[in-house]
Amino acid sequence: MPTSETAPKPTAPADLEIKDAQLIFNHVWKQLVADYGREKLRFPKELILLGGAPGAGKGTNTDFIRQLRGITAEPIVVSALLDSPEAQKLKSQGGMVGDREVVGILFRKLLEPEQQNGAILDGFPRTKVQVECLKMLFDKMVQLRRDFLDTPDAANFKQPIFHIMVLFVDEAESIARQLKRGSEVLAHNEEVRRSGLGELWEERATDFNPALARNRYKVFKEKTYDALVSLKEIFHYHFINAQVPLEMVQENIVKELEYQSSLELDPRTFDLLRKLPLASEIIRHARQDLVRRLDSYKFEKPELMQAVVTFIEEKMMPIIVRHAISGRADINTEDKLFHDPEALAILIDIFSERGFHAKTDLHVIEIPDRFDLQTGKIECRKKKVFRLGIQFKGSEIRRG
Ligand SMILES: Nc1ncnc2c1ncn2[C@@H]1O[C@H](COP(=O)(O)OP(=O)(O)O)[C@@H](O)[C@H]1O
Repeated sequence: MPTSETAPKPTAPADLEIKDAQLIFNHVWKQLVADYGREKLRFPKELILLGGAPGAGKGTNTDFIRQLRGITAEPIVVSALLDSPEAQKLKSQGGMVGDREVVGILFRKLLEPEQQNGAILDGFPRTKVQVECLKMLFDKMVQLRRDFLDTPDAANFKQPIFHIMVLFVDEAESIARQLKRGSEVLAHNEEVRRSGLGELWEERATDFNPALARNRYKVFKEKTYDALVSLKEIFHYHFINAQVPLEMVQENIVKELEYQSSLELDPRTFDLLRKLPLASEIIRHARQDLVRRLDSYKFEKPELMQAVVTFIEEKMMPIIVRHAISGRADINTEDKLFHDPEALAILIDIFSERGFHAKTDLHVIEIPDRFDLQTGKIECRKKKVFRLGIQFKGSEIRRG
């Protein structure tokens, strides 16, 4: 019988938050099932969670992202959702709009028919509990998909795709942009009041006061940012440098969404694959790497490099020039220079730098050398033949 009388381990705050999240989620989910019925719990097939520092350009870029993804629904701005009559009523009754209310109101919004082909969420998740609820929603959606897979309702339960997109700017830029927005809003509203035309824009206190703007950034960095990053391993995660001019920010967004748009992979499958570099990434660095390698050969192995250059110049170039029309020359050599594998690496890099594609292949031929009369055994010597294949864009000959 165990005699240990150790006190129960205190529950870490993180565990408590997860437990809380489970309670909150289960409560909300039960209510949804009761109100809608399971077969009507049709959430958007794609969910883009747009996060970012205040002033990073979330508002500025949402329409662009919607267009890019063919999302027709208006973005769901969570802070505005909490101004809804439902939430207002709660507040006026003295209730707090806590995680449970936020999650409940949001999930109901996501079930509206216009959100079906995709939704953009601005300002969610903000807290750890909301993060956990989001993960649980994803799991429930996967479960629903499985349950309805062989039913006539299958088309309503697609593989869910969640994207986390974080637009990032540093503190100074965030404050500057918040204040810039403040003065734009002020100018706009003055004009509306003067002319009586147009609608007034929201004037946020933080957009007029540098200390408040700084504080908003701090809250973002300490709370929201961590919440978003914690989802990095689970959902498609896009970190966008938004500190650059708008066209470049949008280029970054296109690039980030491009790859996955053609592949509707489960994020977990995607996570497994994402470790492998994309061809486009390799290309981006290839030129710099090549230059670095060539320079290091020149300084660290000057003789070897010189020997390879001389070989190319004297033995290979005359043949390559003769094949300028086809753009293809195959050259065999037994030169001992290439017994050093580094010489082959240098050769490939030199050709790449000069705009050729070079490949090498070692062919070992056994040549009978001696015949032992007593044993009858044939002794062979190995002959190494290096096959060097050079390809380049040949000259095009026009006929007729
Ligand atoms: N890439 C950018 N370069 C310069 N200014 C920008 C850029 N993106 C947005 N802005 C400006 O920054 C201010 C805040 O942008 P906004 O989209 O409202 O930010 P958020 O919604 O992320 O708080 C606006 O005045 C906007 O015109």
